[in-house]
Amino acid sequence: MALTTSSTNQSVLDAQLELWHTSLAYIKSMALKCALELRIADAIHSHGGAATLPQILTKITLHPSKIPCLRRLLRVLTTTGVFSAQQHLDGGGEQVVYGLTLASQLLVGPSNLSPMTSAMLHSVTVSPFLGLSAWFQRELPAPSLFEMEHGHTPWDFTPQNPDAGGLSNESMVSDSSFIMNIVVKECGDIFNGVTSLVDVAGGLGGAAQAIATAFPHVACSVLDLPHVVANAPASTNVKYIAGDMFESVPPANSVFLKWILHDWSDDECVKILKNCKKAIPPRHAGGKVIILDMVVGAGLPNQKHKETQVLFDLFMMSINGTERDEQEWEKIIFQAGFSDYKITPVLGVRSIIEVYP
Ligand SMILES: C[S@@+](CC[C@H](N)C(=O)[O-])C[C@H]1O[C@@H](n2cnc3c(N)ncnc32)[C@H](O)[C@@H]1O
Repeated sequence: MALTTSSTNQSVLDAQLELWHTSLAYIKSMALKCALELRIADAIHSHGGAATLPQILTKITLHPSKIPCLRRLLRVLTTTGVFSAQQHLDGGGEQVVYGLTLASQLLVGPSNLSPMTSAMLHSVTVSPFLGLSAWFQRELPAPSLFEMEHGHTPWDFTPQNPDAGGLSNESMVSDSSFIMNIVVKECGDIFNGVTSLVDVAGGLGGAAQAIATAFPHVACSVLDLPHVVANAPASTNVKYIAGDMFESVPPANSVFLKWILHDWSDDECVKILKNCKKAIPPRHAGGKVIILDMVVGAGLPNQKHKETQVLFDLFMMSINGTERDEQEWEKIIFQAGFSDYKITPVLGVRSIIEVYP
């Protein structure tokens, strides 16, 4: 072992802990995945937000032989902050009462984040990462990590795998309902002067619907691929248009791009942005593109912020996407012919980027 002579036993044990902590990090995710599949948060929620193990057991399906193991799963989930645990004295002795933390409150109730969390933890999403080092050893242009594992790009894979496609679309709707509620409250003024808006690659229209509801004077439409638009909700205040953003973008006063450009390479982003620029009027006539995406390093990131942003970058690398820092954003924005931009980092690890022609 290449240890320096000054290493103390304690520091060496701390170093081993570091390796173990990182090596076992996937068990955290798998415990969360299991909790979602067993619907443990729903079970606690249905008991008013706090439940003992026997109460949880009345709501979830488990083989009786595995009941003792549930306590151990819950110990991981409480230690990692998904649920809380409090000791309570009752007639028969001490009982642990499990509660929802703010994080698990986001997994229950109407329009919750469990579809997005389930999609991130789905075997289709996770399995490509086992081939990461093999992917690094292949020459570019190589298939993405996702393509190496599944034989298709995500865009070709989902139409052929309706379950995965459905979950992916639903996950986006759940994320959009969540984040757009905050966008409207924290930075609703970005929609000042907007009269019509096209949500490019807007999926089933979660974001466009939120904008149309909060700002009824804005005529909202969604552009997405035909197989996605075919499943769009029938009666909404949003118009759905089937098309290809690499071909053209329907005209509007402004274009909205939520969680799109991080899916694509710089060259592809420049193509999409050029089509967006053609779709909108000049700046003096109110034209702008509103991007909701991550700006790596933006805001006042703490360690968890930083780690989440760089983990997201590797996550996106699996489909040949990328999370960009400000310089990288500036490069594609200016290459697409825009003259100015403004970053507002008020959405946790994500930001709003207003881009002007
Ligand atoms: C990550 S999802 C984002 C959906 C939505 N913007 C949201 O955040 O809820 C990416 C979307 O891009 C769409 N998409 C992929 N290629 C496209 C293309 N060439 N033209 C239009 N939409 C496309 C997909 O169908 C999918 O709905």
